[in-house]
Amino acid sequence: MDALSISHLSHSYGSRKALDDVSFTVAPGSFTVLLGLNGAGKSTLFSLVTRLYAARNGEIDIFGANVMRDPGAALRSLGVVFQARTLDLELSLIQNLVYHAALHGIGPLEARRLGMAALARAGLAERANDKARALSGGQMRRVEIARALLHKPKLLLLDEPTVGLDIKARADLLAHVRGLVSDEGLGVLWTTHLIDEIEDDDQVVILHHGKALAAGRAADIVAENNASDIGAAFATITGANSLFPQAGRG
Ligand SMILES: Nc1ncnc2c1ncn2[C@@H]1O[C@H](COP(=O)(O)OP(=O)(O)OP(=O)(O)O)[C@@H](O)[C@H]1O
Repeated sequence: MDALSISHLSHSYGSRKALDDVSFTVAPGSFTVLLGLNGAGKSTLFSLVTRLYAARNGEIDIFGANVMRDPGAALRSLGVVFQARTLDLELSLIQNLVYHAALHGIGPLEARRLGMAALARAGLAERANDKARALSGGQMRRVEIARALLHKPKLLLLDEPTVGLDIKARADLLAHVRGLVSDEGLGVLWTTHLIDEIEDDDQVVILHHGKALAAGRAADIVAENNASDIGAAFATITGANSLFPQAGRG
């Protein structure tokens, strides 16, 4: 069973089509990259998967549960880290986690236990009582990931998680999330416009102007397009000639 299955998904804002008949899957325990330039439709896709918007055209299933027809079961298996920062900066790390757990109906003692375990996994156990404000950008992202994993979902979505981080923090965050995939079997959908975040064995979905133009193992996409690397393959597939491995917003 797929961790995430997107089938013939379309979405329009008025007359502007943001997603056009998009289909792809994320396998359990896989690191899948959703690669697209700004405006490709990545955030719209996230909004549909998380039910911020209702999907009227197409199907979204999370571990076999349909997001529209069985949202409780579908969303239980899902953790999400949105692009915008969402920690309460005036609360401590553990308070941020405990309050979030309460929203999921987890009692305070269990929430504290889960929260401390999550912080330990993020390498931030000794910072538990520091205010979120005191953290670096990369550390804040790790706390947001820890929070998104509190209810033990098997699929984690991250919307451009490295935006605004420096090169070292980007690499550390990527390594942390890859570790969750290899050590804990988490399925991850990682969106980015930065090709240097992609490794040969990653699954890649290329989203461009609302269309999924290619999907498969990165190295296979490169070979199929007689390209030198995934950036060149992206240029061939999309006809876009500028995709630079730059930090921050492109
Ligand atoms: N609320 C909205 N109303 C109208 N148009 C929108 C809205 N949100 C997004 N769009 C348009 O839909 C298209 C896809 O946008 P979307 O934000 O999903 O792309 P993205 O790949 O996430 O880009 P970014 O990384 O810049 O957020 C764009 O053309 C965008 O201008």
